[in-house]
Amino acid sequence: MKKIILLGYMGCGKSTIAKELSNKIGIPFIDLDEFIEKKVKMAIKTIFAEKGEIHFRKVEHECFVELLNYKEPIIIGLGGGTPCYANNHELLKRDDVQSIYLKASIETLVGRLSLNKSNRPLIANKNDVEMKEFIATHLFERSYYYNQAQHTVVVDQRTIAQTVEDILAILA
Ligand SMILES: Nc1ncnc2c1ncn2[C@@H]1O[C@H](COP(=O)(O)OP(=O)(O)O)[C@@H](O)[C@H]1O
Ligand SMILES: O=C(O)C1=C[C@@H](OP(=O)(O)O)[C@@H](O)[C@H](O)C1
Ligand SMILES: [Mg+2]
Repeated sequence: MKKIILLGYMGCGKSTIAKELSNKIGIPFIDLDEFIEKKVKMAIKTIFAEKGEIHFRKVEHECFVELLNYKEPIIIGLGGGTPCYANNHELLKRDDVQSIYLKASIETLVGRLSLNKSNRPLIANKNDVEMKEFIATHLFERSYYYNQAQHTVVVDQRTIAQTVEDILAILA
């Protein structure tokens, strides 16, 4: 059984969908951000504030590789930036993984993130107008890396349950 990796921009639903998928198929789910927080014993926003983003990216890469080396099947929910640093995007193409890009439009992302930004240091201090501009540029820059995934699932106008079904169809 290959490891299942969910990736995509902040707010596309990686953590939410991975949890539901895990419940549905009985394969354990590990959220990379939570794994990092437990390992470093600091919240993501504190790591960014006290150690800086470059340090976070180094730890993020090490933790991603550690999870990929697990022997048992797992579902891994990445952070939004994970594929865009180190050689992480190359790791999405490995034979022993199934990587799935949860693709969301700018409108979907702004809608979800405006309700939910305080723990996301890259956008925590932006108002809705600034956030829309930031996401538009940032998503464009990151799309190259997200498109390295083996599969893409469009999540706009889909419920959590529908997206889980879309993923199951790909895995079948
Ligand atoms: N159809 C949907 N699919 C996934 N998430 C949704 C959906 N509708 C609303 N949400 C909300 O959007 C947010 C997605 O956040 P999260 O799962 O943390 O994303 P990520 O881990 O990709 O940053 C959650 O608050 C979730 O409840
Ligand atoms: O896009 C990013 O660079 C980040 C996304 C976050 O994860 P989510 O995508 O789960 O919010 C978290 O890893 C950190 O705040 C940086
Ligand atoms: Mg997440």
